[in-house]
Amino acid sequence: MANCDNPWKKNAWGKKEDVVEEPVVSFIDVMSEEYIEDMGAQEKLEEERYMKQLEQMFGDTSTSDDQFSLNTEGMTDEEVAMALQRHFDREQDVARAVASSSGVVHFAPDRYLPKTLQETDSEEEDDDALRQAATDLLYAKLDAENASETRLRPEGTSASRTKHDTGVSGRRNADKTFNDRNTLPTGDMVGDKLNNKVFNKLMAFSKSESKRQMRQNDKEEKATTDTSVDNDTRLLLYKWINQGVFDSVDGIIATGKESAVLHAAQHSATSYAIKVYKTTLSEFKNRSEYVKDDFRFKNPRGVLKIWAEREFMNLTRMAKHGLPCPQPIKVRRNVLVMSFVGADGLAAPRLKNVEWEFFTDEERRAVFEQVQTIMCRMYKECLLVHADLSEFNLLLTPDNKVHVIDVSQAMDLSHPRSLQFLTRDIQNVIAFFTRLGVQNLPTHVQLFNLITDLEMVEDHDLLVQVEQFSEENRSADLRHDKSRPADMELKKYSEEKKANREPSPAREYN
Ligand SMILES: Nc1ncnc2c1ncn2[C@@H]1O[C@H](COP(=O)(O)OP(=O)(O)OP(=O)(O)O)[C@@H](O)[C@H]1O
Repeated sequence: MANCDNPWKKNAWGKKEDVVEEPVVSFIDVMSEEYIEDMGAQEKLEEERYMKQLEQMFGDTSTSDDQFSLNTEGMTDEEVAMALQRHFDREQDVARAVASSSGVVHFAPDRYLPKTLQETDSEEEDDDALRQAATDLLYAKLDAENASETRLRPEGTSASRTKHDTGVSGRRNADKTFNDRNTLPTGDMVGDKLNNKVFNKLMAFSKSESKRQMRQNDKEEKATTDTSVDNDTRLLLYKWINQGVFDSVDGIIATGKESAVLHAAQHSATSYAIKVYKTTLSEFKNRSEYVKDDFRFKNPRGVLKIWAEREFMNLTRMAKHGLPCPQPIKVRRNVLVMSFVGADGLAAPRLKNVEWEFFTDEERRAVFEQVQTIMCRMYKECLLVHADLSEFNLLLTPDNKVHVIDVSQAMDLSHPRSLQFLTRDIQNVIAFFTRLGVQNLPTHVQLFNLITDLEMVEDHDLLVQVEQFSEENRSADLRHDKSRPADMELKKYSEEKKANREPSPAREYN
């Protein structure tokens, strides 16, 4: 219990009693020169003592690094390995001894590894090394060029270079152009120079080009191109699939000037044709012969939607009167679904593509008569003129039945120029069947009179007579819309759409 007498005296701070305490030196002593000299002498003594100790252990330890190097000539691999191991052990012992006396370890086994092993044999790192070597070479070349330029610089105060120096700015321009600022792909052009004018032009072009590309991407998202449909249309098709209108859309039937026509099927039994109107304005410009005069269509994109609806309305009118045409199924925005004209998933060919050599004269004549009947019925029963009728818009099914398609531009008889369009349709049809060699075709005037029940005469040009007739017989109402035929057409279209609209389910609650 000796410690109990005064526990604080011997081990007040938990220190071990056998720890050798550093001698307490006063600050004045530390600052004194004498003390510093003493310390220096003491360190020297300690060093000498330590060297002696090493000599006793290993002999002469003043061995330089060079002495460690091996002469491996004539040695087998095993001998080299053993020699290396010996050197390694020896240096490790020395290092340990030094460490035990000084507390510092200098241990570097890397230097004993054969050179080839230090380098990795992985291909990646080889590549890195190669790349590095190539880059070094390139920059060495550039440095050399720069150096030669430097040598050429005039001496004296005028030799100082500013950022306005053509060489400096040229190089900086090139660096900006080819490395960071530029969004255009330029390739690797390190070290070239660009003068300010070219640089500014390039930057301006790069800016406008990136803007243009952004616009282009946006357009592509929205546009219906030749072989694909835009995202909105795709969504609409998915919606119709979900609603069970059809269960698959499996390919393109044809791509026309103004649309892409896709094939859809329901339970692999019923086929549909989906006509997706192109939404690019260039196509639109081509198609519209009379809407172009209509100043209300400030935004032509809005008009594009009308074509699908117009075709749907005209098909509805024609189908109602039993004309041979696709049955309209659905319409939304620029997409129209109609029945498919063809057999076994194969679209019926257009009259233009029919292999007529396999048709007899009578059969050809029968085809003409069907076309003639279609024209008459369209006019008399549906009060429509096709306005783009030709061998391209008449399909022939395997049972030799003619179907009329592409009626988006078909117009109501009240259109002030409907008779002129009818005249053009007649010319197209007669020209085609004349080429086919069909005998005893009616003249233009005869067919015109047959369709319209008007009495045009043979010895005058049909179109001149039609112009005159339209002028004389324009009603007071039509005269009002004289300069804007599309106004009238649209009015008619809107009336018809209103009449066909199903009663709103909300009506009874209002
Ligand atoms: N209901 C349909 N059934 C089968 N094929 C169809 C149908 N509708 C259109 N097609 C095919 O798609 C093609 C293009 O259709 P349509 O003529 O209506 O489009 P378009 O863009 O007006 O073409 P174009 O400018 O060449 O007249 C037609 O020639 C026809 O081969």
